[in-house]
Amino acid sequence: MGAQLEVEAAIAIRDLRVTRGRSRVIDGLDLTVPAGAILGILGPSGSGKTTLMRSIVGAQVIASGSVTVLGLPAGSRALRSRVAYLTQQASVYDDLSVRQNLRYFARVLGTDRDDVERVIRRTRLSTVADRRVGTLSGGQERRVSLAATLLGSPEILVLDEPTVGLDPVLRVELWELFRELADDGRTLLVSSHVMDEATRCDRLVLVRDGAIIADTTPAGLLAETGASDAEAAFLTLIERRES
Ligand SMILES: Nc1ncnc2c1ncn2[C@@H]1O[C@H](COP(=O)(O)OP(=O)(O)OP(=O)(O)O)[C@@H](O)[C@H]1O
Repeated sequence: MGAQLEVEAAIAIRDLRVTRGRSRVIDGLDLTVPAGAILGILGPSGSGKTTLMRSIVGAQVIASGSVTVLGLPAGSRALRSRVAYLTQQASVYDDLSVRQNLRYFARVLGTDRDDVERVIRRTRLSTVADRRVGTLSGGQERRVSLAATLLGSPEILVLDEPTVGLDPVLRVELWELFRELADDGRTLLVSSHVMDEATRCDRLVLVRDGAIIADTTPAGLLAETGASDAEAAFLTLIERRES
């Protein structure tokens, strides 16, 4: 099984080091992500989740190490249509409607109008599709950005805090969508600082101060720490490291 996962790895990171400003924010990180699964990247604010994701999509200058995505160096031109990235910042135009935004991004990606309608349905945006994005709620706007990342059916989705600011019902709906996408064979990396979202992932990495302090499964995390929920488990791991 281990060897098989290695062969099928969607992402392989070896001894990654990243400096931002004057600080070394990632210092020797290794990570292998199997294809067709949801990997949760959990950790407190400032722990390095965004930096790790930027390194995977090729948007981060790295000091040393290697990041290989679908067998190619991160950021390779050939990966552009195969890897999608949802940043924490809004990435859509306020003065265009939902549909106009998505048609624009579809043209850039070379995909068609059917694809636009498909992602509108998948992100439950049909009822607001002709409204200007500037008139939508924060949660609706977040879903428009997410819809844009689904265009063209990328194999890897790197989603930085996709559920932040969403109400509980929408969060559940989005996690159901992530599960459908993983069942289709896509690989999803989802960062969050909401620990209870950990239970929805197939695998988890817990990041603190730019290092992975656990690389496990939701069940494994609870078993290893004896904690009753992911938040308590995370605190237990931190206490163990610091004692
Ligand atoms: N542009 C930058 N210049 C200098 N330091 C930065 C920059 N961006 C981030 N950092 C630092 O790098 C470290 C990791 O930040 P990063 O944004 O990766 O964390 P994060 O876990 O994604 O946090 P959050 O959940 O708040 O987004 C932090 O110490 C942060 O202060």
